[in-house]
Amino acid sequence: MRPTTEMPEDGARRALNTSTTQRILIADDEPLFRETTAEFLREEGYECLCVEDANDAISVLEEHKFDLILSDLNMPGNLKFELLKEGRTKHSDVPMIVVTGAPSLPSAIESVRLGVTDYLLKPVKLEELLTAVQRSLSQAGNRKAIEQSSAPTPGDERASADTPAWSKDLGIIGESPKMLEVLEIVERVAMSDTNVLITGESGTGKEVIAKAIHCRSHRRDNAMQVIDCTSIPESLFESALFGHIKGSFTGAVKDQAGLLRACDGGTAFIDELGELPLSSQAKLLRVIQEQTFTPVGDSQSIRVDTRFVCATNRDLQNEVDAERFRHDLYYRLAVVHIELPPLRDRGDDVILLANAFLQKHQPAGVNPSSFAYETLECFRSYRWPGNIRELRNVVERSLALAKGPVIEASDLPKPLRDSINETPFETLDLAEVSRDEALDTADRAYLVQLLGKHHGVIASAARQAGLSRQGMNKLLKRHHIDANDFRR
Ligand SMILES: Nc1ncnc2c1ncn2[C@@H]1O[C@H](COP(=O)(O)OP(=O)(O)OP(=O)(O)O)[C@@H](O)[C@H]1O
Repeated sequence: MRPTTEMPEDGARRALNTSTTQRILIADDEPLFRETTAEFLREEGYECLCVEDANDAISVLEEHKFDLILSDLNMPGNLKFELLKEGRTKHSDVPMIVVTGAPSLPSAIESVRLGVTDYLLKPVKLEELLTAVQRSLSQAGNRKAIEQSSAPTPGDERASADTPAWSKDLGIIGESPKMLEVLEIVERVAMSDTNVLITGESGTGKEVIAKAIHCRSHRRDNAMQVIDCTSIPESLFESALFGHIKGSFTGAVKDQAGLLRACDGGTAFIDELGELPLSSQAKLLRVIQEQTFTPVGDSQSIRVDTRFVCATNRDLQNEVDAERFRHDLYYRLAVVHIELPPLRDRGDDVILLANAFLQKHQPAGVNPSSFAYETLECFRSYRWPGNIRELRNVVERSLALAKGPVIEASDLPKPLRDSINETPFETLDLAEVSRDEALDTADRAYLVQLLGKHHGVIASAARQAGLSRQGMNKLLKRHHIDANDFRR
């Protein structure tokens, strides 16, 4: 190991071996960053050892016990995240924070996969760094305490190796490989303070996953505040988020705290992020960068400690390319991106979900209902444009319509009954069908996606399609599409 200039004067090894204060390993090839960070953290009462590349850091870790690793990404010996991999495999109880001057989405995702508790960007404010250090150390302490108090005892009933027990506790249903992958990312990312972007079609469970991230995080005792971008008019965005003081504008009849203050210490769930107008995007970016904001009409700024989890069913990268969404905001919010698969790609999760909804909506005091085999086949073959929300509505409705305890395919809405014999649009051999049939299939696919985007609101879907409300209703009727299946 090459000696480093920043070791404590009496020799890092000796000092580190005998001290009882918390010890931080700083690995960074920028001398100025190493020196200023170490000096600052020492003043805060930590012991620091600095190294300038990943190989040195790995050797030092073999000989000394550390409480935290502060790691650069682009430094010698770290081309393939060697230091984070070493930390994850051999020192999994030591929290790791990345501080990088060359951030990128892939490196952020890989860092989170490798278990970092924070991913900070240079230049980092020293107070921000200190908060991250304190938080990581306290989480690691809590984790150790929990592990000690819940050490397995013989005969302990454990959750299955695949589905985490916590997801069942939160009412999340899904055992398909794609959902297990999502749950694993939730598990890894929850304890860090990284911002997360959740994408997926309407009704795939984006809010459910956002809640899971909140409930699995150290913020769970504080609020998760839902901020729905479609329900806040552009002109009121600032006041809704940051609050206002009485008299600051016409209609401000009393002081209002704003949504962000309600989730101080908690999570802000920004839903329908893709609908946020550009002017509001600039305001949101500022608060994310600075974690401070000023209520409308006030001169005092307020500091909040909030994690941002956002959701959209739009392709935000496309929106960025089309300059409708700020790339710097996208970059800040999509540090980790979770893509929820549509229900049709989750295999037999559809059956698990249908049975769960059946149980839930079953009226008390009657014989329990079940699904006929053909009904389950319809569930499997239907494309579920409204995803899990649509499935829930279908189960609830067919339960009410069923004449006996068995829900038959004839109790299902027509598109579901037809789905067994239907050729999905993308596999339709256009040369083999009539022009009318091809156009009809395309028309149906268009309407389904349009209603998904507009959450079943016929007026706005009609506006986008250039149709009157009546015209849209007629079309929906012809295709046996029920707009309610897309409502939230
Ligand atoms: N994995 C799941 N297990 C059980 N219920 C689920 C699951 N995912 C979603 N749901 C249920 O499906 C419905 C829709 O979920 P949610 O509102 O989270 O979807 P969304 O993707 O946020 O929808 P939108 O894009 O319209 O906002 C809710 O009733 C939710 O409880």
